[in-house]
Amino acid sequence: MEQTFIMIKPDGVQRGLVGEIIIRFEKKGFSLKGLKLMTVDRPFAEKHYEDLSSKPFFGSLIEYITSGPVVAMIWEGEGVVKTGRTIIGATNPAQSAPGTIRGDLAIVTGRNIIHGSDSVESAQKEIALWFPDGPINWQSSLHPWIYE
Ligand SMILES: Nc1ncnc2c1ncn2[C@@H]1O[C@H](COP(=O)(O)OP(=O)(O)OP(=O)(O)O)[C@@H](O)[C@H]1O
Repeated sequence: MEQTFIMIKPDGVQRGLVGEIIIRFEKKGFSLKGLKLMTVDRPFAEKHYEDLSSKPFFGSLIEYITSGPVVAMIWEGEGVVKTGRTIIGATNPAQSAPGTIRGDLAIVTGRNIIHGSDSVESAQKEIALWFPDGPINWQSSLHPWIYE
């Protein structure tokens, strides 16, 4: 089934929002297939955000992501990449709808507390980068209560 890469950024960890964020994905019915608290160095952060290397905010983005521990996760479920982005909300929290993670919990783009893969292809790339050993293979006993 489809998987996505979700990362709680250093501000989300520092602000004690890890549980609040995880519960939104769990309650939706998505399944946790990988989870770790880690710090990343500059080369790793630059690799993760390599598509944004020409952006003027790239330097501050790398500073931000390497400024403290992050929570890296793999979530699985039908349509999880797109629905995950919907749950997260728009990049700029000022434009994120209420009810979304960024809409409820963040104020500015440079401290938007969470990352989610933007396509199935980037999810596969990001999961391979962050979880070289791959996901944990298990199935929730709730599966038949979530899917027909
Ligand atoms: N104009 C900006 N000023 C400062 N930081 C920015 C700006 N635009 C984007 N960022 C930072 O770079 C991250 C990646 O930008 P991108 O355009 O890929 O948005 P996104 O896909 O919503 O975010 P993410 O990849 O973190 O889920 C944003 O989440 C934000 O932390």
